Amino acid sequence: MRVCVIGTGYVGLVTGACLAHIGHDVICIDNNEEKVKLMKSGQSPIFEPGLSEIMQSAIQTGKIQFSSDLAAGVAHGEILFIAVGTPPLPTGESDTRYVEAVARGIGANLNGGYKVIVNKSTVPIGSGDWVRMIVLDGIAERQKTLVPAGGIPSDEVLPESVAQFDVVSNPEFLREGSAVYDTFNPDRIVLGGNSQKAITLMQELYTPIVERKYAADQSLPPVPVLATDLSSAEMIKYAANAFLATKISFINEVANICDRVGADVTQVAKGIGLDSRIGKKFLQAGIGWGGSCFPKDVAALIHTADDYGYEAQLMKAAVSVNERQRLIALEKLQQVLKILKGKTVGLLGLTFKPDTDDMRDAPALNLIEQLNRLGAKVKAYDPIVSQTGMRHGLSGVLVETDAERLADGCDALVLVTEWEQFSSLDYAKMAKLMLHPVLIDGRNFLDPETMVRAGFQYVGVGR
Ligand SMILES: NC(=O)c1ccc[n+]([C@@H]2O[C@H](COP(=O)([O-])OP(=O)(O)OC[C@H]3O[C@@H](n4cnc5c(N)ncnc54)[C@H](O)[C@@H]3O)[C@@H](O)[C@H]2O)c1
Ligand SMILES: O=c1ccn([C@@H]2O[C@H](COP(=O)(O)OP(=O)(O)O[C@H]3O[C@H](CO)[C@@H](O)[C@H](O)[C@H]3O)[C@@H](O)[C@H]2O)c(=O)[nH]1
Repeated sequence: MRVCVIGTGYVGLVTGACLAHIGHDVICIDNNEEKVKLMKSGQSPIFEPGLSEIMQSAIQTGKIQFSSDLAAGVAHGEILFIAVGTPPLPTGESDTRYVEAVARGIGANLNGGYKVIVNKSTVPIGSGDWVRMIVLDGIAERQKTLVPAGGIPSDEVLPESVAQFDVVSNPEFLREGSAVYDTFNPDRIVLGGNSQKAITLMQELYTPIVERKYAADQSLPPVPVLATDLSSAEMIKYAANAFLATKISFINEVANICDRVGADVTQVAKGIGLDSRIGKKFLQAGIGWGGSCFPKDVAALIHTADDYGYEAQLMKAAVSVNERQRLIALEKLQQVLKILKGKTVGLLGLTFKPDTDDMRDAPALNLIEQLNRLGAKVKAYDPIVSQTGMRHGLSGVLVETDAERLADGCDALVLVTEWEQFSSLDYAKMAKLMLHPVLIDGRNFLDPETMVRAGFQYVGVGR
């Protein structure tokens, strides 16, 4: 099928590349010319395991193209994905201006022939109908420009088929760091809409994924496809993220109680996670949830509830537990080192989770800011950020090129991100290079006994 994906960030580029990989003819559109240039040369503007490989093979087979020309994209695609950002406004509300610009642009460029316009971006509930309206506005604006003053009626200028489209909500559940894997191995596909024709085309698009042709385990039963109305599909996305974020806040709260009573949250998580009603995933206690999705999506749902006169108390509590949790490492540093002024703290990891280069709303940012405020010097080593340099606009932190340089002269280390390579560093050597061999394990990632043997004073979260 002919697909156009508008917005080539973590979601759009992965979606476009994966759809091309399974045989569709894809054009990816972005208004950032630099990105388009980079992608045309076969390079991915983001770090995501496996992405460059499938991008490059799709370029070679001619299944994927990149462009900044929206008109060309709209002309090409029978299915048009909107995958631009919906960042948070200071009020917590979702900023939908990029979605609006794209929807208007689609309307202005529709050229006849039925199209399915798919909201892949995470958008406020009700956005499906709103996008339809904006697309129609775009068509109307174009029509106005085509009608000569006092001339023929507009519907004679643009053929009626131009306005033949349906809007579908197809929320995305991929995780950064495993986005390609998640796209080929989804737990479910949600399709919201009120046009059976559009839903059927979307089912056709996803058939190879539904049939697990590209899955790690091809013997699994087909991926469940849930067809809903537009609003329910939009709500599913927010509810899923709010639930997962609340689950993490719950275990973090349990961890804080464990700290006080002398229990070990990693054992507690195992013990409750074995109950199939609870499940073992997303029970990793630590320095809180961050990233480009959980904080903004939970805030947006709270805001929506507020708009309807409902106070989402549980979600607000999940946020407030998280705000405190994101500074738990600071609390622990103060307990051990007492005064932080003049001390040097080394951060192992900066990104909000491993296997990504994304620093959006990363807990490390709060930590750096607060350590600086208290007069501590902050250094960091991150396998990706240390390679890509300071392009993230980080300030108040010296980024080192390896873990041993990081340890050199530090009063304490904080493990912020559980990068796999941090499990096999030469900790004994690192401890010797430090002024005080203190290690705050913000992700309960390392084995406490091994760390003590390496010469560290080890402090976990709730263990
Ligand atoms: N990042 C994730 O893991 C994830 C997962 C699920 C859902 N989502 C949702 O998907 C959406 C996209 O998220 P993301 O992280 O990929 O965003 P991103 O910021 O990484 O990428 C957005 C891209 O859209 C481009 N863009 C903006 N305006 C444009 C326009 N008018 N025309 C063409 N391109 C334009 C930007 O240049 C950028 O490349 C958001 O709504 C987000 O909430 C994200
Ligand atoms: O047990 C856990 C699991 C995660 N986290 C933290 O939670 C945040 C989010 O992690 P994760 O969900 O793995 O990454 P994201 O890429 O943000 O993915 C989430 O957000 C995406 C954007 O909406 C959704 O598509 C995904 O389904 C959803 O998992 C990170 O800071 C993690 O460190 C924990 O602290 N403990």
